[in-house]
Amino acid sequence: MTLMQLKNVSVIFEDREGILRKKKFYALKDISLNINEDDLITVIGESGAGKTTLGRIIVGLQKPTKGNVIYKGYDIWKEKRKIYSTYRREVQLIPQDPYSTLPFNKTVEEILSAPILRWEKLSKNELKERMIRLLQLVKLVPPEEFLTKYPHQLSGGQKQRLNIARSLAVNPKLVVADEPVTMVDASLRIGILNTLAEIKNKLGLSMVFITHDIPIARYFYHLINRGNTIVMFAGRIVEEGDLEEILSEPLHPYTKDLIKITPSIDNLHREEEVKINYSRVEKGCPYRLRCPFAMPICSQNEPSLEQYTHKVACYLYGKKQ
Ligand SMILES: Nc1ncnc2c1ncn2[C@@H]1O[C@H](COP(=O)(O)OP(=O)(O)OP(=O)(O)O)[C@@H](O)[C@H]1O
Repeated sequence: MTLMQLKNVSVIFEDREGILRKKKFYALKDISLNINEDDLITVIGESGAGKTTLGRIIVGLQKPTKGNVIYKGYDIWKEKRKIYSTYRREVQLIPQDPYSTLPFNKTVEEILSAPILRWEKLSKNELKERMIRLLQLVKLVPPEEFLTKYPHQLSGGQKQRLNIARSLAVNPKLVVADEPVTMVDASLRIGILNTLAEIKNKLGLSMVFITHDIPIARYFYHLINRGNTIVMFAGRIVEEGDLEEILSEPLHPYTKDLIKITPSIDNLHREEEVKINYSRVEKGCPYRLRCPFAMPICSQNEPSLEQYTHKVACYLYGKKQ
């Protein structure tokens, strides 16, 4: 069953140029996406591709400039009734940074009980049981020992596990994990990904998994054993399909480039990146500026996402307009 749909969502921001001039650009352009119950959707792309903005749109922290965000059939920015609060509860974010998102002056018990009590009336015992279950779920054990700790008494990996527990505290149906292991020590990443996958499978959650790292995307995909992937560039979806299919038969020149420089896309065109901000390209396909296959049409129009072997937005495939 479809849980959430994004329909032609665009987000336009402004850059300040000097004191008075502002210039608009698309942080997201014409994004359509279906998220079903129990789905895994992996979002891949380099820095500035719009991944975090997409995550913020899904959890309702960012209002689209254009387009619709539909949850359980209701447009959440038009519908102000009960469905809006249901949506805000059922769709949660696991933020990237475990260090700055946890309040330093609150104990684990206070951090976990706040979101639960915002939505539910529980007795003291019920609340404690719920928190213990949550800590067990994210493998902060023995849970009783963690309840009285402050964030500064936890390691980076434990902080991120607490972040995950906090997102799960209100029994969400859909979780957006925005680079959940990027800021965690490399040696702890696999453990956290394993826990996240175990939780997703156990609770039947839908998950949007955002990463700039193909090996991490691939590792997580194989833990879940299925899942759709979108490849983003300059606020656009340039390729969409099953992750293994995309990796074995990439279509878009950008995806091919990404795969070539795996294991890490951190250095992708970093020097060039300083000069070109692709989401600010106003006409045509933004990728044409570094695409070895660019044709005249690419600077005139922007290709739409079309079905080929899987979906791709590139004039190299299908009809040329
Ligand atoms: N509030 C904002 N105001 C203006 N521009 C913004 C805002 N938030 C993001 N941007 C810009 O929108 C574009 C997309 O940013 P976003 O953070 O979504 O990308 P990303 O793929 O998540 O990259 P990163 O991994 O570096 O966070 C970038 O050019 C960014 O500078």
